[in-house]
Order: sequence, then C-alpha cells, then structure tokens
Amino acid sequence: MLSLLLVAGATLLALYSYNRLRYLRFSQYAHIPQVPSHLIWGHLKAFGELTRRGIPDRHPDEIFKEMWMSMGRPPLMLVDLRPVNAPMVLVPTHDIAEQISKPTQLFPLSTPKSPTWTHMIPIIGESSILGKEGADWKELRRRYSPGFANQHLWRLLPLILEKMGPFCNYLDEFSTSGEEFSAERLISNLTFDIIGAAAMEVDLHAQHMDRSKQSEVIRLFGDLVQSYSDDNNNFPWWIVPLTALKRHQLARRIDSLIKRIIQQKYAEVKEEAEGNRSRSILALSLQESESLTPQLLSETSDQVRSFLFAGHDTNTSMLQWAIYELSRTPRALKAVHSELDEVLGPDTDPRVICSILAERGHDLLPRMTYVNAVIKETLRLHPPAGTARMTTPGTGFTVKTSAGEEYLMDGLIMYSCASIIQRDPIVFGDTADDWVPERWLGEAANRIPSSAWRPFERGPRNCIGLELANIESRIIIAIVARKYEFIKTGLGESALDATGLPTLNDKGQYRVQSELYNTRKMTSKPVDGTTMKVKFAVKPLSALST
Ligand code: HEM
Repeated sequence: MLSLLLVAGATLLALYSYNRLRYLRFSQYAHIPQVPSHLIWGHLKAFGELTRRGIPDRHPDEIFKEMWMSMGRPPLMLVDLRPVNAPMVLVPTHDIAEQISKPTQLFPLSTPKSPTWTHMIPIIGESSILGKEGADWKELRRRYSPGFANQHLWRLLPLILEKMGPFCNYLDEFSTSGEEFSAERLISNLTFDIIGAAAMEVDLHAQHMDRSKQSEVIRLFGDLVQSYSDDNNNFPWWIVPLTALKRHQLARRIDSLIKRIIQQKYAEVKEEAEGNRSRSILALSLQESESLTPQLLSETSDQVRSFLFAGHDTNTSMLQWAIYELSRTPRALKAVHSELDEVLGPDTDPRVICSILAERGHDLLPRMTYVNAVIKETLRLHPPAGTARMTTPGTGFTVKTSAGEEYLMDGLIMYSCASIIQRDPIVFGDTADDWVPERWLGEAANRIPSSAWRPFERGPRNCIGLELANIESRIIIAIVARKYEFIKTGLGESALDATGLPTLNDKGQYRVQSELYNTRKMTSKPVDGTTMKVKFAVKPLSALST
C-alpha cells in the first residue's frame, strides 16, 4: 500500500514538474519582462486571493474584477496560474479586446484560440469548430454558415415553436400548484430540445421531467456536463484522473449515438435528392458531400456536439437572467407587454402566439425592439461566455493601451473578460452596473461604441449561432412575458414592506433581500439555478394605468 502511494506521489510530482516546466518554457515569460511587476499577481498570491474571495462558489470573473479594481483598474492585469494553467492576462477594456479579436496582418483570421478550450474536448470533440485554426476552421465555418444564416433560420421557425408546448405546460402546472422550480432546468431542457431540432431535426425529448423518458443523448450529455460542475475548477486530468476517465467514457457513448443519427440523416438527404425537404443545419451541411467518409462522420459528430452544447448552455443562462431582471423591473415588464400587445395582438395564449409567429414570425420578431433591448442589456450585464486567445513565444504579438503603452503578449492566455468590459463606466456611465434596457433604444444606443458590447465576441471567430440565439430568445420572451408572472425565491428574492408588497429602489427595480450572482459551470450561470415560483398574470400590465 505504502509503495503504491509512493509511486502515485512520485508520478504526480513528475507530472507537476513537467507541467510547471512546460509553462516556464515560455521563455519570455520566465521573468515576465513584457508586463511590469505592478500589474502581476504572482501565483501563490493569485491562488490565495482566488480561494479567499470565494472560488468555486463565485464566478472567477467577479473575483478577477475585485483583484483588478484593487490594483487601480490598470489596462491589463497578469494573473499567474501556474502550474494549473498558463499565466493569464485579463483584458478589461474593449479597445484591447478588439485588437485581439479583429483580423491583423499577423493573423488574418484573428488571434489563435488559447489551448484552454481543450478541457471541453470530451463534450465538443477534438475537431470542434470552437478550437480549430486557419484553413481548417475557415472550411468548417464555410460549411456551416448557411445553416445559421437568417433566411435558413426562418425555415426552422416551426421546429422551434413546436417545442414551446411542453415548456408552457410545465409553467401552467407550476402556476397551478405554486411549487418552487429551477428555471435553469426548465429552460435548459427547452433550449436543448430546440437546438436538437434545429441542428439535426430530431426530437431529443429533453423536456420530460422523468429522466428515463429523455433520449439517451440527453441523459449522457447531462451526466457529462454535470461532471464539470462537480469539478468546478477544471483541473488537468492528472489531478482528477477518475473524473477524466468518466468523461472519456461518456463522450465515447455520446459520439456513437450522434454518429448513428448523422448516418441516418445522410441517407435521408441523399434519398430526397432534388426536392430536399430536410431543414436542419446538419442536413444542409451534408448536401454537398459525395460520401460520408469515416473522417467526415467523425468531424461532423464533433460539430453537432459543439452545436448541442454551445447552442443550449449560453442561451439558458441569458434567459434565466432576462426573466429574473424583468420580474423585478415593473417599468421594463410594462414596456414589454405594450410592445407585445402592439406587435402580436391582445391574445396571450401561447398556442395563438405560436400560430401567429409560425405564419409571420420573420416580419414580427424584428419589430420587437424593446424585447431586443432587454436581451442586449441582459447579455451586457450577465455575459455567459468570453474568449481566450494565445500566441506562441517568438510570434511578436503586441497590444497597445489607450495611453500608448505596448505589451508583448506571447505565451500568455489573453482573456477578454466581457463581464468587466461591458460594465465599463467610461462607456456606460453611472448606470454601468444597472440593468437599463432603454440604453439600447433610439439615439442613446448610437453613442455606445459597437466594440463595447461583445457577448457573442467579435471578428471572424464570433458566435456562429448569434441569430439563432436572438430568434429563440425573442420567441420565448414573447410567449411567456404576458401570460405568467415570475417571482424569484431564495437569492435575489424581493424585500417586502410591512404590507407584504415589494418596494422599488431608486433604479426602478424591486429591492432584494440578497443579490443573485453567477457561478461557473463551464459558462456563467446564476448560482442557485434561478429558483422561482410562477403564477398566471392576473391582468396584463399594459392594461393597467400608470
Ligand atoms: C446567448 C447565446 C450565446 C452566447 C452569449 C454565445 C457566445 C459565444 C461566444 C462568446 C463565442 C466565442 C467563443 C470563443 O472565442 O472561444 C461563441 C462561439 C460560438 N458559438 Fe455561441 N453563443 C450563444 C449562442 C450560440 C448558439 C445558439 C449556437 C448554436 C449552435 C452557438 C454556437 C457557437 C459556435 C459553433 C461558436 C464557435 C464559432 C467559431 O469559432 O467559428 N452559440 N459563442
């Protein structure tokens, strides 16, 4: 037993040293000459700070922000995360984030991704579009872009609307029973069903509350993603070997199920030939392929798994926050109601709205400007994801601050931190930390530099699913906002006055007993799964006098 422990200890030590050396081999970094010492959190101090301030409960972004503010808000901050990760530079301003994401002479397809994405390989596969570079990435983007283009997405509208039925049934049940529920679970199941339909035109039965009735893909995917929540810090495999093994096994099973679906869809596409009726993003990408080679099958499975993950996870988080912010901001809820009355008519029955949208969605959804502002503002204040880039030592990649200082970034993870960038008081003024959808309406919106809003990131590597996310979010808000009244419970719950009613603060939002905040479960998400109660809205707010 003792010798076994010794061998295990020696192996871990060797791996630790190897990893440490691997990062130290970023020669320019060894003494960090490119970043002045007053901008650096040395690794012991950085780990101490992250632990002291609340990892794993709180999202690292919040902690990085506090560390960055305690340094006096410098244009860059270096956090040394060796040996668990390479040293990381936090990018807190939109002008530097833009230098990283835009095409340059050195990198015409924008600065390469940092290898940090590889911890997601079990979920999205090695050849995922999220991690590919150069010509390989360009080819994948060319192949899949038509499926995500607006004119194709309108064809998917009926598939999306079909999934709203079970979602509203659950809300009806919870409204009747008064039971508390997790908005994350409900919305995540819905968005999973939607992306399953849009990506592959299959029913994943994600919305069954009884797990045994969900498809196997959903159950395995759920277990796989859960393994990342249990191990919040995304440690390297050599620190969590058993978790890594479990992920590997789950990934293989999901891959083989997805491959089976692709083979079936490929056969269908080829049978339909001329009068093609398949609408999914997958079907569209397969049309041009002469044969489904093992390589194409494997690559396609990786892309489909990437779409399943990226297509449901981030949108779920956004919708949780949007529903919560609306529930505590009567002014905004009233504006949403008025707009929906005007655009969709007075009937709030989800079935009626679905049939109106199925017929005229492409005309009506773009007219929902206030709902769009709600989505934009929610993504500004609570961005679910960001981007991390890295150039190898010797590349000579530099960024310039607004004061004209130039820093060499080679060998460092450049983390574009949307949750800091999008709350910059220089851009968003005194209300930078407040949820104010009106800032995105009319003239006021034109004064915001476009690079200061980047929840989908910018440049060639921006989110391919941006339009799909927008359509989906508008539909969901349009269907639930007038029919139901959501009430947060637990964290973020309203503080009630002596008469039992919520009271407004000076920002026009209900005062709360405690703040709701994000944690990290792969991406940013409300820490409590957004526990809520719901009831049928008694009378549309828009019908009430002010
Ligand atoms: C509110 C919803 C969403 C947000 C905030 C979001 C955000 C992002 C961000 C920040 C990136 C850049 C990641 C990086 O640089 O590493 C990205 C890329 C990507 N997203 Fe989204 N996303 C959303 C919805 C979707 C949807 C619905 C899909 C549909 C499949 C999707 C698929 C992708 C893919 C495939 C990429 C990689 C694109 C490439 O590298 O060419 N996303 N997304």
